[in-house]
Amino acid sequence: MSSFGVRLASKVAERGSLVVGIDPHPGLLAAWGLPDSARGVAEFSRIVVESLADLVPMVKPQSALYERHGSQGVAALEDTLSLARELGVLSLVDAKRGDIGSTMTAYAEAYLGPMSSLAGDAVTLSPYLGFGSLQPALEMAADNERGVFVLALTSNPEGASVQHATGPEGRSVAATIARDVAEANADARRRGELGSVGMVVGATVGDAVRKLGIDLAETAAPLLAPGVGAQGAGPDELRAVFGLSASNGQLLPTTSRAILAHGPDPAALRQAVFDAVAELDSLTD
Ligand SMILES: O=C(O)c1cc(=O)[nH]c(=O)n1[C@@H]1O[C@H](COP(=O)(O)O)[C@@H](O)[C@H]1O
Repeated sequence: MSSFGVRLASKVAERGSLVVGIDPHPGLLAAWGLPDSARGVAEFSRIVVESLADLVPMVKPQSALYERHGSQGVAALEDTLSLARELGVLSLVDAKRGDIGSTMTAYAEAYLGPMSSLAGDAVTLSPYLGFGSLQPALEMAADNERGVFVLALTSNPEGASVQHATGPEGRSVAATIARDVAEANADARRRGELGSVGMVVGATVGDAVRKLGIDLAETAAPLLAPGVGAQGAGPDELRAVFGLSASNGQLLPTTSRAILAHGPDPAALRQAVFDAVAELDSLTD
């Protein structure tokens, strides 16, 4: 195998950059004629993965929507990850974990450990206990050729109150996270590769990247951009956030409900992805 960043870059080169989130909300389960249960969530996820595994570089199951069904829901998440692996699509477990270092080690084992059934190819992490507290996860990811995506500028309007706040040295929290991500990816950057430590930068954050003086190219990070579709962002908003770097191979727009609303017919799900990709292609026009 090779590093997560290299594997991701090669999938993106083959299939484009749109990541589809698997968010089995109760309303979607009902619309698909499925029960709001672990069995419903498992069936929903199977249909999404089987329909899209050859079309998109990575799927992103939202852990909370499995956890709400207890241990059987978590088992459905494990089955989803194993099906994704079998069908050759990368998986990013959206669990947004973060804790003190000693506890982080346990989360790292759960989501990035070599033998863990809950480990996909990558996991989302929250750095708000301090970026350094994520170190056990960064190490576990590197040891197992897996990746992490660290929240920096989230797509929700409440995020700015923490992420734009300025520390004593005059740098914003988000810019400090970007600096730490750049340091973690320094070796990959020197090799001219995409790093395995990704960053989440919402498609809805407007001019925050520029305003906070963040150099996204410098981070060498894959940039997960949620907020596309149901949260209102499209190509114009992505262009406003990422500018020309939109086409430099780092950007991974991600959308969940806007695609999932077209299920459960596999052909309709695939068409929704084709349509979303065509719309996003206007970014590079
Ligand atoms: O890490 C994420 O994926 C994430 C970060 C963020 O800043 N905003 C955000 O919406 N997300 C996740 O992305 C998905 C967005 O879903 P839709 O709004 O349906 O496209 C949800 O699973 C969110 O939890």
